[in-house]
Amino acid sequence: MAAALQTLGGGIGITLHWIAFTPTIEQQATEEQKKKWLKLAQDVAIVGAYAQTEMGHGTFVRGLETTATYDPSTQEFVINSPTLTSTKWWPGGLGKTANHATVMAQLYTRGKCYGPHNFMVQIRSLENHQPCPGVTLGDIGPKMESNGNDNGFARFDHVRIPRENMLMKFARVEADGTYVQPPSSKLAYSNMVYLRGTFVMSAAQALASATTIAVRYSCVRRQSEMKPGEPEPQILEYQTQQYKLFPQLAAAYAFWFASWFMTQQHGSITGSMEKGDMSGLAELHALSAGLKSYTTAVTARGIDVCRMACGGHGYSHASGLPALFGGAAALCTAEGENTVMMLQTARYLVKCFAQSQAGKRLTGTVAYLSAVQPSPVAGNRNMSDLGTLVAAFQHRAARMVRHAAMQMQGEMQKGKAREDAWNSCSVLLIKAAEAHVHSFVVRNFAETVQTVEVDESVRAVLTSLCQLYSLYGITEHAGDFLKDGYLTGRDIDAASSHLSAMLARVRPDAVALVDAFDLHDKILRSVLGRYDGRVYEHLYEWAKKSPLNKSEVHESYYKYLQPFLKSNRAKL
Ligand SMILES: CCCCCCCC(=O)SCCNC(=O)CCNC(=O)[C@H](O)C(C)(C)COP(=O)(O)OP(=O)(O)OC[C@H]1O[C@@H](n2cnc3c(N)ncnc32)[C@H](O)[C@@H]1OP(=O)(O)O
Ligand SMILES: Cc1cc2nc3c(=O)[nH]c(=O)nc-3n(C[C@H](O)[C@H](O)[C@H](O)COP(=O)(O)OP(=O)(O)OC[C@H]3O[C@@H](n4cnc5c(N)ncnc54)[C@H](O)[C@@H]3O)c2cc1C
Repeated sequence: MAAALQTLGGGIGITLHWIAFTPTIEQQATEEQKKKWLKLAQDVAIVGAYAQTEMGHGTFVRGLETTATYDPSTQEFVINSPTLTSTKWWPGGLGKTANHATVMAQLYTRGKCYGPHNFMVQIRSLENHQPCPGVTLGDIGPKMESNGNDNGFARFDHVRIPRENMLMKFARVEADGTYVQPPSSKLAYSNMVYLRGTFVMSAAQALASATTIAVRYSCVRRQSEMKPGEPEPQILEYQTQQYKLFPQLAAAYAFWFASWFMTQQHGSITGSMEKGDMSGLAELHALSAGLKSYTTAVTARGIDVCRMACGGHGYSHASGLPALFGGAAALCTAEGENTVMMLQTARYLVKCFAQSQAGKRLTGTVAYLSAVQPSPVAGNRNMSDLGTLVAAFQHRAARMVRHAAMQMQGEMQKGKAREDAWNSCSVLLIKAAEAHVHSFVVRNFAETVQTVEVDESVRAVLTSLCQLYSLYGITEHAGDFLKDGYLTGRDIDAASSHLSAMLARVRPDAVALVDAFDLHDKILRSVLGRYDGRVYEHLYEWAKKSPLNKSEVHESYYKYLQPFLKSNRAKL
């Protein structure tokens, strides 16, 4: 994956070929079609883009405007961009690299629209890489980050493709134009569910990189006086520095373990779906959407905390942290914008809550919703016990889901349409969904550290990290836990003091915990996070290579500064 994520050099990128285009063939093509395209894609004999988003629509897939109209007389689909806003816009590699694309388009046959489906379209000649007839291509221009990737645009002017180019594993169009329904209309979205699931690991790796850089640098950097007359301490000795970095380090481990669960879930549920059992699809969608949204948002914020914790050098590209932040920020938007994804999880939670109200026993990641008692039983809780911490997060989530759902029911009882009631409660719904995902991450972290096969001394460190992650979450969101008296002010104070103790306990293992990510300097691409810790020498070498240092007096002096200085001096 890391190799695949490397671009082939400035201006072109085949990241999306690997993480979106090829998996789409794997998941949406028939066996026949796989024989035709899968090996070509796996051997990079063709290079593809996943062309779904348009200038006017990214989130609302059902609103996409590109059309694929079936012509039974020639047994072809006609791919067309009817409006400016239907221009495909953003797909990675679409601008200059890809010669094929899976194009998501509204399928029309016999005058009826059957919604968005995927079509294989060749967009450039395999001989000279020129755009195919009827296809207009280009790059969308510089972006916040990842400018090595040619995110592009594409327009189709009645481009004809054979009927067999519709990816027909789930839905089909027969030669005479008959549309054959898929087992679920959402199966056309299955590759997005898969990719969202992989974003959880992308987030974990990005946060692992940032914490590796910041923790190592915090052991190299010495600054200020902790005690008069004593040598300047490593900045990692400051509790504030530990409070900035160790919760991010704990989150990196938490998300790493959550991605293990996500991968296992995706495998088992898609395995059942292959046998026709669709029952797990809704839970898989809700979990992947919520985890993608939660982990990428926490990661982007966490990387910026790491950047700030490295002071001025953190702001330099030498640190590698601005690029990491830019990449993580993209993950918050791509593959399902975070707000919209968390609302999808909220939609599933409201549905499950209603089922549990009707007496259904819930299972899977929402089982706790029916188990948690509405009336809290306050009392002295052992805030260093993982079971207590997990229960607190589940109670918080169950209370917030119940509150949001009841609020919505109340709005509808006042006569509001369901959609209006939904919109007027959507902030509550988002917070409830975030609490649900947070409780899943905590529970999964706790279960993993208790069951993973490691040396007991390692388990002890991981347990401290899990306690630190949970206690940080409780103190950061104290109001949610206090609201119904489930936790008391004393519990929160106990949580804060345990958290301070955990910071001190994790400190001796901090470098070992980041080294355990085993991120090579070539992957980290950071002078501050170098394994050998020789930051200052390499910072100087890095700076000397700046293009501005190619000449002692830059040409801009002669062009702009010298005449400007001269004219100002002449006025004295
Ligand atoms: C930085 C590197 C970047 C690399 C990669 C980037 C690649 C990309 O960005 S590719 C493009 C990604 N684009 C997206 O992810 C688009 C996001 N939007 C969507 O997925 C959909 O439009 C979505 C889910 C928001 C709404 O879908 P829509 O069809 O309108 O469904 P909606 O009306 O909300 O819900 C209807 C039902 O479908 C279900 N559903 C929706 N999506 C799915 C799904 N994927 N799987 C299963 N069920 C689903 C809902 O849960 C709901 O079920 P129920 O009725 O039981 O409650
Ligand atoms: C780096 C990068 C790479 C990408 N690569 C690809 C690719 O390879 N292929 C591809 O097809 N696409 C790609 N995309 C596009 C990406 O998938 C879309 O940008 C993303 O799905 C968001 O859609 P949008 O841009 O239309 O945002 P919008 O949905 O327009 O979001 C704008 C705002 O509207 C809000 N909003 C929208 N709908 C709702 C709602 N129902 N309820 C509440 N709020 C709402 C959002 O929360 C957000 O705040 C890429 C994007 C980026 C940044």
